[in-house]
Amino acid sequence: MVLIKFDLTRAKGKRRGFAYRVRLRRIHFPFRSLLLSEERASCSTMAASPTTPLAFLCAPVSPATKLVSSSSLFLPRNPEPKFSTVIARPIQSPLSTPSHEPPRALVSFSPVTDEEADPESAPPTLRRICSGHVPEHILRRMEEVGYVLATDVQREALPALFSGRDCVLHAQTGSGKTLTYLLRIFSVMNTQRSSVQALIVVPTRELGIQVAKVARLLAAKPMDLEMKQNKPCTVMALLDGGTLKRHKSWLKVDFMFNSSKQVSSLRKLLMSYSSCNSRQTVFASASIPQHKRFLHDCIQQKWTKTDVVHIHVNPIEPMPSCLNHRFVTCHRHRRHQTLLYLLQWDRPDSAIIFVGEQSEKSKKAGNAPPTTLLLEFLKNSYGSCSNILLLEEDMNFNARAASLSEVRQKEGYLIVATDIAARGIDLPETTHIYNFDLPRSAVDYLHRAGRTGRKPFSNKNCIVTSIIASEERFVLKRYENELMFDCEELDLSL
Ligand SMILES: Nc1ncnc2c1ncn2[C@@H]1O[C@H](COP(=O)(O)OP(=O)(O)OP(=O)(O)O)[C@@H](O)[C@H]1O
Repeated sequence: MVLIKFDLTRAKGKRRGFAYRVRLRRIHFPFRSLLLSEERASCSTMAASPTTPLAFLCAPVSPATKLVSSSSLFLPRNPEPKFSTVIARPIQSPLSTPSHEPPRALVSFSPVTDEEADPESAPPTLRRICSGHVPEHILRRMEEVGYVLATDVQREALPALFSGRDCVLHAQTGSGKTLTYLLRIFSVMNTQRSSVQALIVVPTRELGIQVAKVARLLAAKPMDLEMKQNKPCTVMALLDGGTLKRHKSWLKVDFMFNSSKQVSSLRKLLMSYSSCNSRQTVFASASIPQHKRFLHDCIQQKWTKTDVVHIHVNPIEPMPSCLNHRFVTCHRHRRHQTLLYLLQWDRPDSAIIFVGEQSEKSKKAGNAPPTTLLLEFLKNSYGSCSNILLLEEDMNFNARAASLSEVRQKEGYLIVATDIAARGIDLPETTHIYNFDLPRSAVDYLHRAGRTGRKPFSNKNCIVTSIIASEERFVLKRYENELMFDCEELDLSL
């Protein structure tokens, strides 16, 4: 790995609040992907193919000083890089509206080799952790997709998983658990055998499709590799019970104990098709409330072997630290107006609004579902977002899948959803969560909130707002205590 340090300095002028878009052109080496590790600046990168220019953004931290930012660029697997052109162009900051073209910036590079770079301070790459376990073509594909540095959970869990031990993987939402278990699966996959070798069980069909998509991305042939000797593995999505019964061996489970119906079918799955001694079992979740009891159950019930390892990443902070939590108190009849006011105030690029499920009594009375009512209200009164979508249990699966794929293709979106969207759905662009109805438990709060703040190496703040009635304050306080976060009151004085 070569570390390139660069300083971005202002050419002239003392304008405040410009972010700089830096372009490196004609990079003469076969890199797979690049990641900018930030020091004092807020930066983001795009993965690039060997021929396209790489662009990344770098925001000035202290506009008054001459040195606006200093960052490091990690280039995994590369020979000597040569940059022929470096351009730094300011882009307009949301904080300022300049009347004329803002000043350019100067960029200077000083490459640092492996020996010079401090190996202790360099974040570990996934390649370093996975070398010797995961096949080369998967590693190349992983880097091509943009997975270069390991997140905390990947750094802590992968060595244990590669050792073959069963594992209870307990880490924040959006921390990268999916890639962790997929890399383990690819490390043992024998593509010469035509049988099911790994099984991933997830709580919703949407999540199943999403995980299958990531697995297929990794299993695809890398751009420049002839995979003559490596037959690509097949990723099947959404197996039914009948298909499962035909396959005797399986390896991996990720699920949440959501309802008693799910628990009983999962118990059957864990006990009926293979014994825990003939497989590796991994439970992955952001929420295992009584984890000691769960570990005890795993061993007692023979879901796992007795030496199962519990990897609990960041136990004192169950939710990502980039989340800001706030609440607004209002009368139940004013909730629609309050939400509209918040949306107009926040102007979120992409947000999810969680609505509680319709009660049986309301269904029997023939009332329209609260999600539909809210959707209609927003379509009529919130003009800023043309892309407002619905995601709820009562929609048929194809309509839900269509809604999600539409969201993934659009730049900005507003989703009105029930808790079906709260588990595992990965829409990294989501910046705001609104709890139009308070979730039923602290665990539900955690999973709803976890639909935002899903960019592992970004410090961008994301906001979770709960609209509550005054009598619900004590419920929210209970969630705050259980999940160890502080919720700030917003006084809208409507
Ligand atoms: N090493 C990595 N580098 C960059 N991005 C990553 C890395 N690992 C995961 N991601 C990205 O982080 C996001 C969250 O990852 P993932 O869906 O695996 O989280 P999770 O821990 O399974 O979350 P949840 O508990 O909510 O299901 C995804 O968009 C994924 O592409």
